[in-house]
Amino acid sequence: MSDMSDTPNESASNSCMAHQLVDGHVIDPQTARDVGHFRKALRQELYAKRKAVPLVQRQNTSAALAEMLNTHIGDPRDKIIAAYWPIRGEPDLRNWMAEMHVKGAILALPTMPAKHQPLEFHRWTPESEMKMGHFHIPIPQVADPLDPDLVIVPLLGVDQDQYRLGNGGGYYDRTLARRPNAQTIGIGAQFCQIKTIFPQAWDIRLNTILLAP
Ligand SMILES: Nc1nc2c(c(=O)[nH]1)N(C=O)[C@@H](CNc1ccc(C(=O)N[C@@H](CCC(=O)O)C(=O)O)cc1)CN2
Ligand SMILES: Nc1ncnc2c1ncn2[C@@H]1O[C@H](COP(=O)(O)OP(=O)(O)OP(=O)(O)O)[C@@H](O)[C@H]1O
Repeated sequence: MSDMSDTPNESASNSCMAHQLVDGHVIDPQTARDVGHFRKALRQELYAKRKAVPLVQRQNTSAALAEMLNTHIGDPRDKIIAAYWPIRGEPDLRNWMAEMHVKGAILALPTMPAKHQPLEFHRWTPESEMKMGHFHIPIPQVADPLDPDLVIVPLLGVDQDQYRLGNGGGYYDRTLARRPNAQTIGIGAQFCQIKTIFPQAWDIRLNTILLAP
């Protein structure tokens, strides 16, 4: 049947379909549903753990990660580094981003051009005017897309094989699938460690994981 061709279909709306396609990967819909439920429960646990961390400890985590990133990255001059604007108790790298800017790095922040589409990365400097983006995440007011050498990814969870659990939109996976040359660094705290996310075909492993002690 022509409407059962290999058009990407995330909702598997046709009841005859024994599979669905996610970004060209054949996925068993029942497995995708089970994994979705499992991850949802895991996210709630991890959000609760993160919320329970006192502010001072969170600040220590951010400072420790800044040091670890400096050691890992070395000379940042002319490197295009994508970081993020912290939400929901994620480590706050904004001071570190400003320091990187002074040291000659080119910084970028993720933006969401549309729902269920890959992220873009736009230039940020400490002087950048910001505006509110989707999910109430601030983004640079002026659009200036960049192709990052390094992408720093906030971890909600991370498993033993360096697969990340995020906020559940699949945005980083979609994005990194299209940027195979970007080096990826997942950052978080020790309590982010989980055994497995039951990785699926769409999940992208991170190159490096840095966890604050
Ligand atoms: N600081 C920061 N910025 C970021 C990300 C991030 O993880 N951290 N992103 C990384 O992707 C993008 C935003 N991604 C998001 C994805 C989902 C939800 C969210 O609220 N999701 C729903 C549940 C979705 C579901 O389970 O189907 C929710 O929590 O209610 C928020 C942000 C871009 N910017
Ligand atoms: N490359 C992709 N193309 C299309 N859909 C995708 C892709 N990657 C993930 N998804 C879909 O996004 C949904 C959430 O994926 P997942 O559980 O991996 O989110 P996450 O990595 O925790 O989220 P985020 O990256 O936004 O923080 C799943 O339904 C998945 O099928």
